[in-house]
Amino acid sequence: MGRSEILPRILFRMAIAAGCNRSPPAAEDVGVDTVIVLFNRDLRVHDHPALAAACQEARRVVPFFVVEPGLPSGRRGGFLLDCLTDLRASLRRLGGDLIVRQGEVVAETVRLAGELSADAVWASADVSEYARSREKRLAAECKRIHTEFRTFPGVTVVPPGELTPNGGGDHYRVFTPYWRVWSSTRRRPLLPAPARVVTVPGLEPGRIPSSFPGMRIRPVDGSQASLNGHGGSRGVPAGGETAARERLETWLRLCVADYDDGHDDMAGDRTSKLSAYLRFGCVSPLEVVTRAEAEAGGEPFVRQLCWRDFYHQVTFAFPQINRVDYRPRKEEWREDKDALDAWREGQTGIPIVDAGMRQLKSEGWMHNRARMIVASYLVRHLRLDWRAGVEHFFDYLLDGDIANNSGNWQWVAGTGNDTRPNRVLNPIRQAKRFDPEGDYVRRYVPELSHLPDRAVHEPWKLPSPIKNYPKPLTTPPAA
Ligand SMILES: Cc1cc2nc3c(=O)[nH]c(=O)nc-3n(C[C@H](O)[C@H](O)[C@H](O)COP(=O)(O)OP(=O)(O)OC[C@H]3O[C@@H](n4cnc5c(N)ncnc54)[C@H](O)[C@@H]3O)c2cc1C
Repeated sequence: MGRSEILPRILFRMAIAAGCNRSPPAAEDVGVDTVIVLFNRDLRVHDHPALAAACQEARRVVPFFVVEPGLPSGRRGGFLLDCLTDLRASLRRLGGDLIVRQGEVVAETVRLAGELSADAVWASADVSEYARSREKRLAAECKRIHTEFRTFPGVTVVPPGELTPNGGGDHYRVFTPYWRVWSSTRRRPLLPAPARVVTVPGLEPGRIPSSFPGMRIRPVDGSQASLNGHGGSRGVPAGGETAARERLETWLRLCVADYDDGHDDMAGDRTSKLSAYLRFGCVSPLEVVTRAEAEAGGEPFVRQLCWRDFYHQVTFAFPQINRVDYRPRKEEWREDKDALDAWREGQTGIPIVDAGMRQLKSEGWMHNRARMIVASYLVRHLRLDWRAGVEHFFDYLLDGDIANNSGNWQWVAGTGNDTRPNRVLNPIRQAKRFDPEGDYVRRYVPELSHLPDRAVHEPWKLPSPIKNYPKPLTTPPAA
């Protein structure tokens, strides 16, 4: 290989390594024969550091996904299937394919590496306890068969663990100082989709299943769903990078400038709805941030994406975040199955809470303000354990992810990263402030759809009870 070919490769690898957990390679080990790129929560071809590096450095690249028994069922499963189908189509357009096998990730990857005598397995680093134990097992198994295993950035904007507080500690515990440092940190460059994916010829691609066990039918064909503020949020969106990129384009062109004023307007539904795409990595968070920063008024939106990075770095440092109090709590939680069921079903008798819980069930998504209100109601008013909330959200949210879900639940429960851990949200006051006309409640609680604005948030004040709508489960707080 001539000097003129080696130099750009080295520069490219240095750029990748800027966010990677390995130092740049020496010139003599540039260039490998076969690299398996193991996909997981990074289902895209644009700005995918592991895929980009493999296409740059390897003679043959084998994009790979393992359908595991524990993969999300329900709507999240349907969304994932869309993502895989779309990723396969993109890779095929680039000359490659997505090889899909069923089984356990580590065993199947090692098996494929053995079959192909692959030089390396490359993947995007993730943060959850399960993902990290899988990375560890993969590293050990790859070592055993003399195959390199390496992780790359790509799941967050700034790799977790990269920013640490001046005063010591392995992660930031408070958001604002993290945001300050995060905003001014130099980032790796954005990477285009590879021009070509040259793969191993004749490999059996494997079938993308048509459903996962326990998968529920989606109520509305997501391809019809339009961007919020431009037709409402009903229906489940189509998964995949193509849909994600369309949504991002529309969002940046039409809506981001309005985000600061509109993001808490529950009925107006004026947030990006990018969360499920970010959850599955259909779009790179670095690309979303970089492009939003270039738009007038983009900063408040970028700040929310920093919250995502924040909880990912907390999870990286505290991987048991979905099970264990981050900040230990002394009091016991109550146990009350009936109250928990009423909360889950949107039958608490507090309209704003019921509206949020019913939106979750019908759409697989809930407005952020509603998430805060229903979570606060569960832990502060019903005094039930936040873990029950995490579990229910995780079952239904398309964007359900361990770091964001558990981090936010613990924040609301006062066991997490809130600097005011005793904060209680009054659901009635919140409702009047963020759904002043009651449209959000009327949309999701049809029993109340006939009520005028002033009554919809406090139906118990009406002279006669509402047919088919429960009395409040707890004494409603004064507005
Ligand atoms: C109790 C509770 C549970 C939550 N569970 C999840 C979850 O499982 N998955 C998830 O992605 N978000 C979760 N969130 C955060 C937030 O509600 C969603 O990210 C947001 O509503 C998604 O809609 P959007 O894409 O339109 O957001 P936008 O307002 O458009 O924000 C853009 C992106 O920023 C990120 N973001 C925004 N707010 C937060 C936040 N508070 N914490 C972390 N990241 C944020 C998301 O990736 C989001 O897609 C939770 C919040 C609460 C209060």
